[in-house]
Amino acid sequence: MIKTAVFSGTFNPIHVGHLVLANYLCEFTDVDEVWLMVSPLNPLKEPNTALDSKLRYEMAKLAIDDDARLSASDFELHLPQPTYSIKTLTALRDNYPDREFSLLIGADNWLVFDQWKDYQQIIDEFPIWIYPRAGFEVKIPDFMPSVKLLSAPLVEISSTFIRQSITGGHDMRRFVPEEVWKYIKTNRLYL
Ligand SMILES: Nc1ncnc2c1ncn2[C@@H]1O[C@H](COP(=O)(O)OP(=O)(O)OP(=O)(O)O)[C@@H](O)[C@H]1O
Ligand SMILES: O=C(O)c1ccc[n+]([C@@H]2O[C@H](COP(=O)([O-])O)[C@@H](O)[C@H]2O)c1
Repeated sequence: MIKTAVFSGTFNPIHVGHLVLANYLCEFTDVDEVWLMVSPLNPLKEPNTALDSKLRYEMAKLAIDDDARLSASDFELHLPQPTYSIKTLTALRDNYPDREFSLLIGADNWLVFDQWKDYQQIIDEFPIWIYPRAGFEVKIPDFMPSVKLLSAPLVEISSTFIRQSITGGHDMRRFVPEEVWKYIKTNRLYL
């Protein structure tokens, strides 16, 4: 079985922090591959606040480049909306019987995890990796052995900071992969 971690996100835009998380997971756990799963919309966020999902997916593909450990996936973009992670994970499991799926989330998402649809089922059926994030203290009950907090370097970059900085006229080229920066400039995104 190929151990595959699903890293879903809005990725608006994908940034070097996301890639650091995915890199860490592949190198310091038994995970073989990370799939960056572009979500049409986070069910807990306001609708229509993010850039068109096709553009976000294009940037995710550019970000992966030739890294064989990582893939950008548009699987969720073809599911009925709203896309809940439990539906995505179970559909992936049905579609890829040669893979064992887990879920990678940032600590901010673990703090609201009990608001996710069927979160108990996710915990019961899919291992969860939590990447630490400054300002979000993670507590995992003893009775959840399949939920693991990664002992990894903190990365304090967010898409919000990048979007706001671009809007404010700043050159943010080192916060995103080079090809993503070119795409943002060419398409005049976040201005
Ligand atoms: N710097 C980071 N450290 C840890 N986890 C992160 C970091 N950036 C993003 N994540 C996690 O990556 C996933 C996708 O995040 P998302 O696309 O929302 O990025 P973001 O930078 O948090 O964006 P935004 O600022 O728009 O909310 C989420 O699970 C989020 O918790
Ligand atoms: O399934 C849910 O109920 C659910 C609730 C909140 C967030 N999620 C997913 O978590 C991922 C991370 O969200 P975000 O906005 O932090 O990038 C994204 O793929 C969302 O669809 C999923």
